Amino acid sequence: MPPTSIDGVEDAIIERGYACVPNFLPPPAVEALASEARHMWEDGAFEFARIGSGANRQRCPQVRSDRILWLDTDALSTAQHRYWRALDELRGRINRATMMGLVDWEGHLALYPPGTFYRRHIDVFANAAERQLTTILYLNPDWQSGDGGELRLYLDGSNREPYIDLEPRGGTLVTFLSSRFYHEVLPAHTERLSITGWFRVRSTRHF
Ligand SMILES: O=C(O)CCC(=O)C(=O)O
Ligand SMILES: [Fe+2]
Repeated sequence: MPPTSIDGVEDAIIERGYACVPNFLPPPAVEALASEARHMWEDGAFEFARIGSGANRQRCPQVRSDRILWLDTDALSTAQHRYWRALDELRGRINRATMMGLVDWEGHLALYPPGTFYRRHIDVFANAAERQLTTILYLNPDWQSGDGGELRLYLDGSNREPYIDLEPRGGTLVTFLSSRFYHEVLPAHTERLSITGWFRVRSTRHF
């Protein structure tokens, strides 16, 4: 897949539903996010990721074995805030081009220790569709082929071929329509860091 420049993101979303933008943030900004995240990891701030929503949330290590730390968007660090500002600009750009009505963003740090993965899934919960657009920023400046942890994106709305494998290289942003694409994180062979999040619309929850 050809990488998209930041100026081409809206068109890529409209035309194919996803975009992969290398160098969304410059290396020093990525380094700052990564080193902060590692400190928080060492402080034990991450938790085992769970799946499902509400009362159904549970740990399910055969499905996903990463560790996460939710970001409090009212108390971001300087480095996190810089990323948040870049996302907010992206949100405005996408709203103007698509009328998606994205109002806010929620997200978490994710750390995949060696051997961990996230099996094939779709990001939108059955009873709530606030999550419209998934965003993932990778924080692995030294990622090389053989390190594993590629994001496999299934392209035709099913969970079979065709798919593309996207490399989790530091500074790359991947974004896609949350309800359209099955995807999975292939087993990481070295520690893999990222910030996963979702642009949301106003609540559409139904009971
Ligand atoms: O880190 C990635 O590449 C994808 C993570 C993901 O699919 C998720 O957290 O829902
Ligand atoms: Fe996902």
